[in-house]
Amino acid sequence: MMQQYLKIKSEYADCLLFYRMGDFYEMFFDDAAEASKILDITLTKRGKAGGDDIPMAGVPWHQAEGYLARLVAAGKRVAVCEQMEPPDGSKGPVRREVVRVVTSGTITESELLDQSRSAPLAACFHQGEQWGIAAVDLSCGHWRLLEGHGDTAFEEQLSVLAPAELLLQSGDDMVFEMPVARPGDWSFSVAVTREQLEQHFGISDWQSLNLDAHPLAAAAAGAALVYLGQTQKCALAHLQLPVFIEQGEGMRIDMRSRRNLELYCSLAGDPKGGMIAVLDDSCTPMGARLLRQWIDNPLTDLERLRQRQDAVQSLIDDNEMMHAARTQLRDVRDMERMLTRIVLARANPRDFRGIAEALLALPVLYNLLGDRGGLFSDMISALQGLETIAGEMDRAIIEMPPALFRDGGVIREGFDAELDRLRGLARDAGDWLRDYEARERERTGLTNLRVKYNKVFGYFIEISRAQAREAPADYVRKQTLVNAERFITDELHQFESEILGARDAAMQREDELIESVRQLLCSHAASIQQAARAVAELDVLACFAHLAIRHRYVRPQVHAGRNMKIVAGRHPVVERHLQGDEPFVANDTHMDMKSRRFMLLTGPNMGGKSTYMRQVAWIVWLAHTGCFVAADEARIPLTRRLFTRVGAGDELASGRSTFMVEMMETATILNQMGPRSLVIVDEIGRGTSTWDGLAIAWAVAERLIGASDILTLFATHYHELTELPDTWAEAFNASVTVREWNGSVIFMHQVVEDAADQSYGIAVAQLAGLPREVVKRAREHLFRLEHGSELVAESGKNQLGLFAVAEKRQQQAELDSLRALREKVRQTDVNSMRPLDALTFLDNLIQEVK
Ligand SMILES: Nc1ncnc2c1ncn2[C@@H]1O[C@H](COP(=O)(O)OP(=O)(O)OP(=O)(O)O)[C@@H](O)[C@H]1O
Repeated sequence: MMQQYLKIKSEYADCLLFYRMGDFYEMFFDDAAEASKILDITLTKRGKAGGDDIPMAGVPWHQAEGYLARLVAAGKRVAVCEQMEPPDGSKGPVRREVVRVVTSGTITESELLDQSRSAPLAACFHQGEQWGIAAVDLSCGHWRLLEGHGDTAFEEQLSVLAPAELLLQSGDDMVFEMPVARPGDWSFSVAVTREQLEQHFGISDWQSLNLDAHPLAAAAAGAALVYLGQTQKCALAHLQLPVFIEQGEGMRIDMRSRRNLELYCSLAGDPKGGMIAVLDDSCTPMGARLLRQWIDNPLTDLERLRQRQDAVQSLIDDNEMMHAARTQLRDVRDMERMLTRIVLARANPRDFRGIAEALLALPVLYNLLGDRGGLFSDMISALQGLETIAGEMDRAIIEMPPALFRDGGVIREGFDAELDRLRGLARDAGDWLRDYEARERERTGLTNLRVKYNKVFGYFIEISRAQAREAPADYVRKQTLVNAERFITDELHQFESEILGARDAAMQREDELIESVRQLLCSHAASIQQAARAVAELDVLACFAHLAIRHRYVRPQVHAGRNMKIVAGRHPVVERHLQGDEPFVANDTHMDMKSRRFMLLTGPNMGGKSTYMRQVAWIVWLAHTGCFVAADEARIPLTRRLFTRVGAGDELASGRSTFMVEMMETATILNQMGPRSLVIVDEIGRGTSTWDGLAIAWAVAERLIGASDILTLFATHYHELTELPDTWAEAFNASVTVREWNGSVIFMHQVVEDAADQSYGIAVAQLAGLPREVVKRAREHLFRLEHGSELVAESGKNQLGLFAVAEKRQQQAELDSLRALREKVRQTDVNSMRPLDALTFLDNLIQEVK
């Protein structure tokens, strides 16, 4: 057995080998040691090799899914090796084969997957600067083929696809966070793709796929197909045909901007603070995945956008129907992934029932949709035509199936007469035996005759010693005990073989029936996938409609012009998370790519600048997805690229400082911005000396103002920049307002078209709890710094002299205020005051001195 193990292990050296032995998957040697640590399972031993114990660790086969999930999450690959024949002690080890290699990019089990996200396998092929990607989501059967040029676009695409595993050529040494496999350079070839397509899809006319025009993506597809063959080792009947996605079809948003705008999680890494958490109110896993795809890939095709918006509007207009559809959708489980598991013969009984219920829900959905046109018409036809299969599935599978097939009882009573008969035999055995016993007692007149069973002899008739002599002639003696004799009859023997066989036969019959149901589903896989897609689309559109009604989002008008008008815009995430009675302050935005293309935003920290700029970015982004936007009115110019530079933290892991990250983001923007770009710059030049920072910010701002067809919102704490509109007509100042009250600042979060009068940084620091002495000292330094040039003139000396003069001026100012106080006291006659007035006077004096 060990020889067999070692031989198989040598063929899967880069995997942990799950070696099936009876009810367990066992691991040996280093695999066992490694897995026992990851899975926290006992490390035992079995036999010896070269005089040493062989380490062994195992997991029960029926719990393998959970263990596989943890191993894959730890970045491991696992080869699952099964027994291919029933054990038979006579001829050495049973035949075993690896039936599947589980890797992070090829998993299909629900426990191992995040149901709201697609986690594809992405094969990447590079040729010079050019690249092609073939991403296949095995759990759903979807493909995406892409091609492009340059590292930035490549990284951008990978960040959107978020693959779970990459396939690379041997020379490709880029560093990635996700696991990488190298299926062999030979597999990255158009010829291999052709051969594989023929093999998988039986396509001989693959020209129609137009892969010739996209040789790099086609080569990558070859590697993906070869790798799937190597790891899955079964027919992948659910795979759809590869579809090429033309570049430039949508709005481009680079990886950093997606992170900066907090798409999937807040900058601190909390998913609840991400935009998706606020937008995803979908009812089905397919809808959740499609919603992410739509948000990830905003459209620039105005017609497609209009169709989506029309569909959302029509659901809003028929509120009642929309709610009914959402209620129905909640009953539809992940039919896409369940179907995949069924096709790959990896499903459990609940997947079968899940599909049955999803299919049963479809007629309700298309009846609700009625004869709606637009996007709905394709949806309606995709939802139709599966009624017969739905009925058949419902008839076949019981309502609450067991978790595992081995427990039996998955097929409904009444579905198959033969199964019912076999089950009846097993179930009715007790009745029959009682009946037989009564019959035999009556026939023989032996009152203490009993029918019994034991494991060694099976069923037999037992008669006491005293009466044994009266046993009829057809009773065949089997065993003699002290007090009794045991007999068997032909009838009992026949019953026994039927009963013992019936359970096995019932299980076998059930397996056959399940296989025929599986075949039925396989033969309709494509239509079921189309229906699943329709369900997903309806779910996303209904989710958008629901959000619009519930949170007052409006339909944005995306147009080919250049001006932007947002009335009372809001930030969906900040708005949702504001506590208690603190309302979100809505703000307007009026810009124009020609004459008002650069907004310079100033104001105190905590004033709401970042929120405002992100809200504009989000309104523009969402306007291109079909989702309605958080505003009272929105007219948005068609936008092709969105860039952000937001005060990010250090990327220490990648060895980059704050300033380096800032400059890299800025460089990306300036080098890549093109017509119809929206640029958000939230602070620039902070990580270096003030003068360097100001100089860089100034130069970057000028470059952005100078670029036509680009809208920029630029927030800064450098007040010097508020002079920009004096020189550039296209630039204008805006600021977030604050009020001072009782020596403290109150943030109004209102954006007005004017420069901020001062920075309030020290006031905010005081609010944050900086010690009083430090705040006081900061005010003194501020005074000195703000009056630096006057002081220099006065001192006419060097920097040290400047400090001395500043000190002197500060002292002089304090002296003046003390004099004013003394004058006030002198002029006051306390005797003539009422006690209350005197107290108030004293209190005022104390405030002034403080
Ligand atoms: N329009 C608004 N209505 C209500 N509250 C708001 C609004 N805008 C911002 N806030 C609140 O103020 C907080 C600070 O906002 P924000 O981070 O946008 O300020 P900021 O001016 O960018 O500050 P800094 O310059 O320090 O980055 C937010 O977390 C939010 O709670």
